Amino acid sequence: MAINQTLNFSPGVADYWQLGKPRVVLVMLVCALVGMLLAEPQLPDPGRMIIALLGIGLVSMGAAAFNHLLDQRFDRLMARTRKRPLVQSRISPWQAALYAALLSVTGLWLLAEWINELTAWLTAAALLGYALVYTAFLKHATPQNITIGGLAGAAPPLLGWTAISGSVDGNALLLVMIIFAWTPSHFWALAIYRCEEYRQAGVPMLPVTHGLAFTRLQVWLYAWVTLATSLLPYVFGLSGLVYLLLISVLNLRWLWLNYAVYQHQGKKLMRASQRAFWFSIRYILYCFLFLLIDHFIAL
Ligand code: HEM
Ligand SMILES: CC(C)=CCC/C(C)=C/CC/C(C)=C/COP(=O)(O)OP(=O)(O)O
Repeated sequence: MAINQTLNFSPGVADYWQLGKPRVVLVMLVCALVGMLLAEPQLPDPGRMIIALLGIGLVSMGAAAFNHLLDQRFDRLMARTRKRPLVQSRISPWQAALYAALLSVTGLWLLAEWINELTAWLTAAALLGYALVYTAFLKHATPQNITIGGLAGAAPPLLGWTAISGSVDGNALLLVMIIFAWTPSHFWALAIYRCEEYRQAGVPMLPVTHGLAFTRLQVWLYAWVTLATSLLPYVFGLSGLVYLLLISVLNLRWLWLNYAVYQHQGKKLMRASQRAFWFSIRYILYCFLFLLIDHFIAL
């Protein structure tokens, strides 16, 4: 009876939607959109932007679904991920695999056919980087998993840029570097307050392997690396004084919250790391919004 029940998969739309990590992908699409809008002085063709966003979004959601598929046995062991559709047997592994493949292939086809081959190849590399290199290897092999794996998550502004310009530009790489530098503070803040879950699941995240004190220091140091990287668009002339002013104010809050992570221990540390994690998402969104505001003011 129990076996029949677990085999009787009847996923709803919400389950498939959840497999694609829609909120993470939405923020990535904002970053990709900013990459598109900064690629040229004039406004890009809206149709082209919509197809490119659709392509990048579908592949990103496909990558996220592969991540759910490959990580089921770890997701089962953590409170944060225990309710996921595959863990709860609302979706079968075959349904998830088919869905992930369908999204990825459709997205890549859209990019190759309607945008350009370069963007399709780079998006395919990000897909492999996240779904295979990060999820299947790095995540379970080394506490530096996210510093290396973060490159895939940092790709969207470059993908947006190449979708419009057709070539890799140094300025696009600056935008990639911002997300790349931001990822460790973003993730390790979460890893601090989820440390025990990662330990139980046997995932070698930094606070598990090197302890809370070392991770707190890394969060704080990477906050400074993020700050320095966030100034590069101004230093290299991609953005002007408006961006510099806005990002400086944001950086003050960023430093303050990450310093709290560095400074506190015990219950206060748990609260500080939660606040820093949720602020990190606003940080990356505002940073890209400021780049856009500056770009349009300068025109
Ligand atoms: C390898 C790189 C990354 C890792 C390891 C990582 C890790 C995580 C984790 C574990 C969560 C789940 C938090 C929870 O369930 O409570 C999360 C949430 C989130 N991340 Fe990241 N992240 C990475 C890169 C990114 C990137 C590049 C972006 C966007 C540009 C991003 C945006 C978000 C957002 C928006 C959420 C909130 C999702 C929600 O509320 O459902 N992350 N991240
Ligand atoms: C084409 C392209 C741009 C691909 C990138 C796709 C993508 C959705 C990256 C997300 C990064 C992320 C949330 C990592 C956390 O994974 P985790 O497995 O450590 O977190 P979890 O435990 O919540 O699953």
